[in-house]
Amino acid sequence: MIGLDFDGTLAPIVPDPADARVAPEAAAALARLGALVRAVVIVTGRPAATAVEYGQVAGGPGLADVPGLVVLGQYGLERWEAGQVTSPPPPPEIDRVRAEVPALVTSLGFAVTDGSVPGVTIEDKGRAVAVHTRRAPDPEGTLRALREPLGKFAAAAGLTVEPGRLVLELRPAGMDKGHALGAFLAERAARSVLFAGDDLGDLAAFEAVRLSGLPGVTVCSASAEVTELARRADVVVEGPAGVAALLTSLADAIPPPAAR
Ligand SMILES: O=P(O)(O)OC[C@H]1O[C@H](O[C@H]2O[C@H](CO)[C@@H](O)[C@H](O)[C@H]2O)[C@H](O)[C@@H](O)[C@@H]1O
Repeated sequence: MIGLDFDGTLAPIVPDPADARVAPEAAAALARLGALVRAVVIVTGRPAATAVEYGQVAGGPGLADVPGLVVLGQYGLERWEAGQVTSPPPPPEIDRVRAEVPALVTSLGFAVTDGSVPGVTIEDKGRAVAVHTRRAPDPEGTLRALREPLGKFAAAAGLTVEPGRLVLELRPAGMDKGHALGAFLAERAARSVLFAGDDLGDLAAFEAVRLSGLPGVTVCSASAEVTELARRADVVVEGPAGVAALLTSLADAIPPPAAR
């Protein structure tokens, strides 16, 4: 079974989250792998349908063309399969904090913008609110300054903060990529697993690979922004281009079912 993160693993990191797109080489390799392995699953912080939408490729196979693809979105709360999304009702806590987050960020001395001018940007994901600092004048410093107050604010609202690449996401607790991947491995009676990711949220999936007891490989899509993953991975490749090359090599190496 092959499991993959989306941003920073299948899609190169870009300043505006709405501009992220899957690397065409990765989508083409996955379209082949879907017919060669038991399952291909994407486990992402994105809404599941967004990952599929941003996985479209003009003139070539996109994620929706990967045979049997499952996308576990919002850290496992949502599931996209065969064009249908299933998900629990939206958490009421998010409705409450959505309106208050911009005012909190502003009260801490940081401008909230729509991205057209430098500042903190806010991504409303329906089931989570992501506070991005990539387009702030001091991305790292802003992230550091926001971490504690946003953490307290989230805790008071009954939410958790998921730290990522220049982002702090307020989201419901109780689900993570490890739970999501572990349950999927069991559901599909996986016999082996490879999981590739780039960010701190992917460490839980790495742990799920180890806890599964299956023959497994963890792959780090390396970046200068997150160095911890490389230390915890079995294999390190250079960002989404490296992941695409690895997936292509796998598709080349795995014999078709009829030849086994
Ligand atoms: O689990 P993932 O698939 O890695 O998604 C995690 C979050 O990724 C997105 O943010 C990151 O990518 C953006 C686009 O390259 C980048 O601008 C941002 O700085 C990164 O943090 C996405 O916007 C979030 O909703 C995802 O949860």
